[in-house]
Amino acid sequence: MIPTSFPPKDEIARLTARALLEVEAVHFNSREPFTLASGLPSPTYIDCRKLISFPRIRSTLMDFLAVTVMREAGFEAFDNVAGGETAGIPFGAMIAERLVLPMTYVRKKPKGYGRNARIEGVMTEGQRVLLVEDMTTDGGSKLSFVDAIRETGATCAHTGVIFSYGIFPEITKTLGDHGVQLHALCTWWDVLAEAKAQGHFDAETLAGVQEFLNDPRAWQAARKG
Ligand SMILES: O=P(O)(O)OC[C@H]1O[C@H](OP(=O)(O)OP(=O)(O)O)[C@H](O)[C@@H]1O
Ligand SMILES: O=C(O)c1cc(=O)[nH]c(=O)[nH]1
Repeated sequence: MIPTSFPPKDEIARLTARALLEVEAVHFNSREPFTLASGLPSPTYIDCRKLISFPRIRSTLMDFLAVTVMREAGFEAFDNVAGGETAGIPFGAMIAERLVLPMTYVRKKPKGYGRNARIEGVMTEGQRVLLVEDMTTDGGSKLSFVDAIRETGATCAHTGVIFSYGIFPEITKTLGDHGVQLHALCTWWDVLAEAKAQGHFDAETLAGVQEFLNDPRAWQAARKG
């Protein structure tokens, strides 16, 4: 079913943040930082992959993402939905189902044997493709996925994610210069506000995370090996 009636963007953000906290997808550790896809350290890590194991939550968030993409990009803006390997694939499938569109997925790298493909499923020249991923930090992975989609002759001007870090202002330019618009349900600011409202995490942990969120590049520069 295509969802039609949904809360405003700020309430979607609050409920998504709440769901991420409820499934314990939110990890904070300033003492032993996580390494991200970019290779950079971070005291925060969000594991949206966990959402697939919670049917009520995943269904609600996929309805939210479908309606957000339709509100922001248009109701008839796409011909194909591509999930990004690996975390984006299940969410891509669920969004394709909601938008009643063909589904494909994009590999991070060519398979290396067989057809040596990066795109799996049927994607044809001129199709307008929505790239679906679980989340984005600084957008680096999105550029590669979009390039692989465009190599088929299809277009890709939009990517939809559940979560965006929301602390790297350059992401808008990085994706914008690449002709891609980001659609996200919530950011770290929404999660932090909800974590505080619900009393998740101790004050020291929250203070450490706040320091990173206020100036992530300085935080990373101070900890680069
Ligand atoms: O580069 P960004 O656009 O900021 O997004 C960060 C990427 O990191 C995660 O993937 P990861 O490399 O961990 O692979 P996985 O999906 O196979 O787990 C996530 O699924 C994004 O693709
Ligand atoms: O940038 C990443 O690699 C990344 C960050 C994060 O918080 N969660 C995730 O799955 N990947």
